Amino acid sequence: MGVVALVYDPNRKAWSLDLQESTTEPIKFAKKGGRRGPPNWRPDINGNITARRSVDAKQSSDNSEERDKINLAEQSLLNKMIRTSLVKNRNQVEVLQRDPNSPLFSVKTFEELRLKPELLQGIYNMGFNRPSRIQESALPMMLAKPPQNLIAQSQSGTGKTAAFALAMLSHVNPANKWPQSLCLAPTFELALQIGQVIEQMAKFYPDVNLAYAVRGNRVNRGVVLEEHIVIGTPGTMLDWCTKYRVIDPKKISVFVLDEADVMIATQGHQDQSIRIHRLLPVECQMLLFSATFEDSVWKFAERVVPDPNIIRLRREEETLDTIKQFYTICTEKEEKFIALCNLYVALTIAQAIVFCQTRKMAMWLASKLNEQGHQVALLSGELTVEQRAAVIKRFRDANEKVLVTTNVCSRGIDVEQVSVVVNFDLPVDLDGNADNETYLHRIGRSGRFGKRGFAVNMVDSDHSMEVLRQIEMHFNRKIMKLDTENLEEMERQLTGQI
Ligand SMILES: Nc1ncnc2c1ncn2[C@@H]1O[C@H](COP(=O)(O)OP(=O)(O)OP(=O)(O)O)[C@@H](O)[C@H]1O
Repeated sequence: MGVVALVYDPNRKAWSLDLQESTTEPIKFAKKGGRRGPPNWRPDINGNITARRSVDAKQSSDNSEERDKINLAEQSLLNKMIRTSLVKNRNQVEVLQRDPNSPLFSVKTFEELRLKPELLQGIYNMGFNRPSRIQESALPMMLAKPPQNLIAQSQSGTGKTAAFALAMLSHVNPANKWPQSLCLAPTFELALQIGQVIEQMAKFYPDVNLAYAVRGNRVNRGVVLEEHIVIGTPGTMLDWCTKYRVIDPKKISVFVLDEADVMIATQGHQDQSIRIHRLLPVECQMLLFSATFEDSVWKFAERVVPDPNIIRLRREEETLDTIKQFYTICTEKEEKFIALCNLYVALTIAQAIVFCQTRKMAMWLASKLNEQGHQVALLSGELTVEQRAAVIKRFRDANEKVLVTTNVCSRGIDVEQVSVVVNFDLPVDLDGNADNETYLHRIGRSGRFGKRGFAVNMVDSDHSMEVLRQIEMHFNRKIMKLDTENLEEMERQLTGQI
């Protein structure tokens, strides 16, 4: 299907929205009997439905001077859309059992879980050969009898969704034609992504049906749903349980709360989730997932998950150890642009990401580079999540060697070929001080998996020199001045000549 993407028109010297070949998987709703697709969504001619625009183009273009704000739910959706496999993580899983005396089970194969053959077939059909790190420990707990409660922390892409999808599917009894498992997600689009995983996993288990409790999906008041699994957002799910009474909460045996950190960042979601939780029977299995666990998330988790087992898979630490850092002095953006053009050979030996502070700057830079005949990709906040996913996919496939962006993608995209990161603007917080965390996220991706990476910082004022010094002090790493000699060394290293 087609998606709209930002492309540069050299004749008009402008970026415009254009229809391109889609490179992302569209969200599909199975037409199998009983599966309740989201409402009011007009599928395209192929029957595909894509997530809606979250930002209005006009509104966002007015904000181009602003920094791009990172929206957690959008970031999470983007991660899901661009992910095609598990992320690499060498950290060990930490398990804290509710009963420390009970034996700790972990599995190395899906067979050990004694799953229904239809589900095992579904898993293999998805290309999963063996459980992921977190699944090794989480699945035996989730599938245990009697059921155990679980709080799990791990970063995106480690296999959480697949794990709880399997738990929900394993626990339903298809002969009972009423909802038995509920799953709450922070947004409409995230709920649909989860549904897609369940649909895929249940491909050979057609007796199990799925409903989406999302805005606008109409139900008949008082007529209990026949679907076994309901996925939705907290507000609609609460309405379906209380106002419309199409779900009998007392008959729910598994309750999943996904992305708790994103959930509590959304006004009203925490309260609605707690109200749903109160309606459930005490023996209902509670499973809660979150990528981060600051105090507020932890307090919320403790309220909804009594007597939990806890599993943590630590995020792989980002490090500057394998990255050579440089700076170059320029007085204004035009000079920075010239410096960037001088660096261009080095940038395109592998792949490079160039970070700007505002959308306007990113757009200006990408246009200037295009005018010079350099084909670059532009990724910034005015794009919809699908468009961003398409841009990242093209960059990953090396259709473009240079990606110009704002902070919208400083986390999340793993492009192994990226070996140079350029800070066209140094990252600063709202007070103008060095934003060390963002610096690490930006630069940390150029030296991944032990590979050597390079970072080039463009310093354009006394203030940005001061910011650079703050960064140096914070990480206790020298940032060297880039001169032609360094540039040659950089090119030699990038081409593997030394
Ligand atoms: N055991 C497995 N073997 C191979 N691939 C897997 C396995 N489990 C999950 N995957 C795949 O890895 C990717 C990430 O899995 P999943 O979506 O379950 O992770 P997640 O932690 O929920 O991340 P996110 O929140 O971003 O979706 C998906 O493409 C999924 O199909």
